[in-house]
Amino acid sequence: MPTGTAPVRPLGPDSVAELTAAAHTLLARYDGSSTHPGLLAEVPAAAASLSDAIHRACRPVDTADGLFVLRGLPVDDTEIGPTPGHWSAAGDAGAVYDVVLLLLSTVMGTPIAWEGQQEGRFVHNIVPSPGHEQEQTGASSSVLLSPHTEDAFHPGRAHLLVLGCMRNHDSVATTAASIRQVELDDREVELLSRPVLPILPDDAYEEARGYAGEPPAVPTLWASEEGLTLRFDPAYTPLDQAPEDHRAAYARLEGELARVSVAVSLNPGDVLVVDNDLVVHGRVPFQARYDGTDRWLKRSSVRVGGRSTRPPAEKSEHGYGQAAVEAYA
Ligand SMILES: O=C(O)CCC(=O)C(=O)O
Ligand SMILES: [Fe+2]
Repeated sequence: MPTGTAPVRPLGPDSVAELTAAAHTLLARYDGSSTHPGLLAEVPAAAASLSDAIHRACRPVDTADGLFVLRGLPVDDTEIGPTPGHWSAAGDAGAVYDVVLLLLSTVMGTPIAWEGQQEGRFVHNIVPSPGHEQEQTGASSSVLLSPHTEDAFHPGRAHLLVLGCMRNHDSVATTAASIRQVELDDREVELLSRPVLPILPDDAYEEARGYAGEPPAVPTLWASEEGLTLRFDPAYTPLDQAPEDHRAAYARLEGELARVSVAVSLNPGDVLVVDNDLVVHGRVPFQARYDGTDRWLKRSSVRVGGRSTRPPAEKSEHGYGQAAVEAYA
């Protein structure tokens, strides 16, 4: 896997000062709590008043990489405190970065949350947790988190995934592979554009996994007006139910995604923005420390209005009874 030369969009000192000042101002008004509904309600106005430089840095992905890194935010390793041992223990740890992520996400679109995930928070904490080492979720560590579309099972999934790095002493890489860099022949694209297999809810959605409705078959690829897009999560796709030629095309896609995959090792302060319709992401295996110095990411999911990157048929999917909550709705 090549080490990525992800496009970097620097945030200059003025932009950094503006973002952190806006975040501090909001937090000061709401007891330092980044999850306060009052704070959330003020984010859109604060985001709108950020400078053109920040708005420009948050423009849509504009390369075939399907991602970019915003770089320049300072993180004081002491000030942020120890890495929580579990997302539920994070509380307001690193709250300034929660708000900065909300501001950036709101410049790019609308943050979404899931009632059943991390208590409905709009900014998740991604930390390795004891007992979860081998899961296919952000809490795992010792296994490869295989390439996936975020929340692939759901028609309301994010258009953008935003990962802000707080701490990463072992330079553990996030992986990313763009559909715009794979080479498939027309026949393979045609096969994978047919709705043949469902994508089942992942381990992070306990309730959805018990949903009684028939799982809808969905296409893996979609030739949108803007180019090819994908919806891909092999770990939750019952491939054995597909005909042989379909399985072969799927395997080709998997191989191509592995071939073009890059490893992006985030440094503290880096904010990785991944287009969830173009890029599948994952994470390499690592040894968790469980001593307060573990890798720690903040994550937000963003919807972007007016995009035509998904098949219209998605609108009639049941989403396994789950609904994403839009901030500012
Ligand atoms: O840990 C990472 O780098 C990515 C984890 C992940 O898949 C996610 O946060 O959605
Ligand atoms: Fe993910």
